[in-house]
Amino acid sequence: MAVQAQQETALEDSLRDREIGVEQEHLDRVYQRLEEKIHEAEFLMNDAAKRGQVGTPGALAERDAQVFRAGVHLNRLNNEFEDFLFGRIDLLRGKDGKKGPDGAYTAVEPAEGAVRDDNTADIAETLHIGRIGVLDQDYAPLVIDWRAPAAAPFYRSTPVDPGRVVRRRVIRSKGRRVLSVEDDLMRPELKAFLGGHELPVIGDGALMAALGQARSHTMRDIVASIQAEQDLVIRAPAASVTYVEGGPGTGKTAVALHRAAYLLYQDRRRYAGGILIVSPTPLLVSYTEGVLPSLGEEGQVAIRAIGSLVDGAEATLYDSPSTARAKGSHRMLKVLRKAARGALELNDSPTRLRVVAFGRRLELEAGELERIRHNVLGGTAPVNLLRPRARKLLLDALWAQSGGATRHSDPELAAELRSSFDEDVTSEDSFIAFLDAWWPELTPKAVLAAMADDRRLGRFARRILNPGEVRRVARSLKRDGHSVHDIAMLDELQAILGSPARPKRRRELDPLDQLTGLEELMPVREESQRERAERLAAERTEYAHVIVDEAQDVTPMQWRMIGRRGRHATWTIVGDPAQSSWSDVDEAAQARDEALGTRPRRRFQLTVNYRNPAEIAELASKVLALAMPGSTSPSAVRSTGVEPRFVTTNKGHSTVVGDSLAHTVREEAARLLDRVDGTVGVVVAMQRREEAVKWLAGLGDRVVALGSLEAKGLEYDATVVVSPAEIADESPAGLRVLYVALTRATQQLTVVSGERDEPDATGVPDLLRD
Ligand SMILES: Nc1ncnc2c1ncn2[C@@H]1O[C@H](COP(=O)(O)OP(=O)(O)OP(=O)(O)O)[C@@H](O)[C@H]1O
Repeated sequence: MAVQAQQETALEDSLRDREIGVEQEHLDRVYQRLEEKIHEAEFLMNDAAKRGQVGTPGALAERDAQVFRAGVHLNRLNNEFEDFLFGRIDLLRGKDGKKGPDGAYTAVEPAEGAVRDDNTADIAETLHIGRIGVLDQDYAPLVIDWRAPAAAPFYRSTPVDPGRVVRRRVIRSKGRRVLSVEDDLMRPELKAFLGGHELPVIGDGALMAALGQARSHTMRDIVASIQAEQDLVIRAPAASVTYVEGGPGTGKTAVALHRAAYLLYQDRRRYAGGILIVSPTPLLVSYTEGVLPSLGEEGQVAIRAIGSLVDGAEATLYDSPSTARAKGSHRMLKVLRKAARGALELNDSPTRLRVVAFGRRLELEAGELERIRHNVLGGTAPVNLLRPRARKLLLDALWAQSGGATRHSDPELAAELRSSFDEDVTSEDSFIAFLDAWWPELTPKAVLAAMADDRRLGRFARRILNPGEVRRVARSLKRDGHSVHDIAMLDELQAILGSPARPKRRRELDPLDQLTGLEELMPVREESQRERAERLAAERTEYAHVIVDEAQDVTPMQWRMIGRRGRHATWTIVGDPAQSSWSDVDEAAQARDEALGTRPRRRFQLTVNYRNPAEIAELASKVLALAMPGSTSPSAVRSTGVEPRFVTTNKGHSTVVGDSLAHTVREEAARLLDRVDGTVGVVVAMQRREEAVKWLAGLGDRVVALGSLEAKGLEYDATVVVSPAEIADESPAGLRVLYVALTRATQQLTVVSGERDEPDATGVPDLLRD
């Protein structure tokens, strides 16, 4: 028996080696072709540079375009050089024999008779899939770009609906060496032949191999194992709004990132530099920002934390749940409108205007000034843009007082007199100084700072916020720095205040530029492609496509802020209502609908949890039942056989020596570090964030401490969730936040309870019992 097993293993190994050899041969051909292409690109650049010496503006423009294109090409080839070939599909003969632009047949369904009556078939076409497409000298595809239509079956095919695909292979390589292959059979019932031999099958499939890998502090792309339901979202047409819901770990973030790469591929002209991805936290931004470059899209997409959307301001502070609720709510809009107008009266606004015109002293008193201000502020126009109107009404009032209007009956002479009166007054220093003080140009930060005064904010927020909210908001605004909610308020204030038009600063021209026409070309020569894309993105205030990740957390005020950046955009919105940390879900949904307007929506649901093993998903589903009764958890795709571990800090229940929370958590984190190869996350209630960092000091950088709200979107090989009750009690949405905390681990979960968690004899806290 043992001998037979040994023989089988040896046979499998030699088959595996042979198949690795087959793929190695293909990869060698691809590299050879790539080298040829790189030489071509270098030649192009050299050649273009030489012709640039001709010196006429026309030739320079042509040179620039060529250098740019060749540079882009070279850059991409270099980027993709590592590990860019990852997949292969073996296909039956297709229905209509139409070829796509990359030379591959695009038929999805098999042709009549492709499968014979005795369930045998021949493989008619084999396609290799990679991060970019490569054609051989005869324009036959060596590698198909993963986003090309011909590559779709690699992702869409399933055993239930296989289409033409018989075998789907994932190839893992490092540099120029193929390391392994993993196959999924899409038509297991079929005996298929390739080149006269039966099609060999290796391994248990790529998805499981990918999911079992240790996690690091940066997300990996999933390009080799995108699943059918995810692929539908990634390739959905960009029209209007693509709306994606799915539970934790269903790949929403991964899908959003791959979709950005797909849109760029589909319509680069439209989307290059014009896609914005809004992420909830800077932690999630740094976790995900490596994915697009790994897909060959360096610097083309702006990934911004929601607290960094306003230039010149960065969220570094947190608000308590009740303060956040007041600041993020739609009610805040009214408060800000009042504050923007009320802020004009700050800074000891002058109560009297005195000027001398036409040899007379003229004076406007407080009442008159008040009436004028009131009159100007009547509409909804941006406050800073109303200054010219205020100036005009002041002059009208002074003119009326001067009696100038009665001096001439001839309208032309009267108009002349009036204009010289205006000139007289407005060139007077006292008038200029008055206007600057009485109608200053307001900045969002100044208005927000004005709201830090309780009494003043109380006035602005009368009958909108309750006294407790006023006190809390004012207190929070006194701090040095901004919270994520302040950023949306600053953005709203910018819209309410407006920016007065300023004369455009012209770039100083080098006289030589004018001679050669080089001026236009300089930016391209001086900046790298990436720098240019980043600059364009930074200068942009509106985008062609906006992707919102973790959309369930976006507050009404934040929806307004994001909406302003995508007024003419198409949208992709991904989220999970069950993970929402925002208390008033309906209010946020209404704000979202306002931001999206009447654009039609296309809805998708992702149903499979790729992150958590079944053992952890099942525990989390108990909290889901409390947080959102009636909603269903996504089904976990794998199981590890390792049940969650429960530990209490109370003596008696614990196997852990010592009873302090700090000690227990540290021990448990160390234990998990021993058991997993990758990362360990320790999730605590927000109020414990800082102490938790100290608990873990010295354990190394594989372990991190996180407040419950910071854990959003992230994942670790193992997690320690500290005191479920503390997390749940911290805010009205606390149970949903706890659900997020419990769904971060890819392998192991430990729950540490304190007394407040009321653990039972086995250490299971009250909230996690059946
Ligand atoms: N098709 C796939 N192949 C391999 N890994 C996948 C696939 N889909 C998702 N994953 C992995 O599953 C994990 C969860 O994905 P992701 O973070 O995108 O989920 P999510 O829906 O955004 O989760 P959450 O709502 O909890 O933030 C990631 O490690 C991701 O790489």
